[in-house]
Amino acid sequence: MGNFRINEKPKSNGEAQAEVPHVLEGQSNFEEANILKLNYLKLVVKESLRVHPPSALIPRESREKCEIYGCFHPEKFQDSSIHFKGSSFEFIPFGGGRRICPSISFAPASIELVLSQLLYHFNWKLANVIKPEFETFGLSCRRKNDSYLIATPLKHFLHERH
Ligand code: HEM
Repeated sequence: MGNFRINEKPKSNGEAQAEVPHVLEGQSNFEEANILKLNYLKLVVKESLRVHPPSALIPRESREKCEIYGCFHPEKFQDSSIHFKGSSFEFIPFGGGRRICPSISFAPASIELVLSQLLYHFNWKLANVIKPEFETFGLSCRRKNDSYLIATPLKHFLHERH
């Protein structure tokens, strides 16, 4: 993980949300060209795939609590050559080689599309019920405990509905 920027202070949680209307410049237009400009959101998706790879294949569990290069620190991917296309072997959420996931382009694009719309239309906060983060193992890894979030619609969302 040599070229990760690990000493940089994480930006605020609202960074990914703030970026969306800025990139859309007042239009609620989620075209591919706009999604491509959501740089911070892409870092968040990468970091989520690092912390919670949905397809862990061979399950492993650490015996002790530990923190590897920060718990949630999307900036580590900024200006880093590490990518998930299968040749950065320390980060292969989609696998690599001949059997690499055929959805390697489709899956991140769909995550970015959905996530950017959720951030554009709602403010999000965690409900008070915070359970420890554990995962189940299987064909895909899911949360063991549900995550409770409170979504507050933003003004333009309510306006567009009426
Ligand atoms: C974030 C979402 C996803 C992740 C992280 C992911 C990850 C993976 C991984 C790690 C593998 C094994 C690759 C290897 O053996 O080297 C795989 C295989 C595969 N994935 Fe995905 N996947 C995702 C979404 C999808 C979606 C949406 C589809 C279908 C629409 C899909 C279809 C497949 C198929 C068919 C294979 C088997 C490929 C083969 O063995 O030749 N994946 N995926």
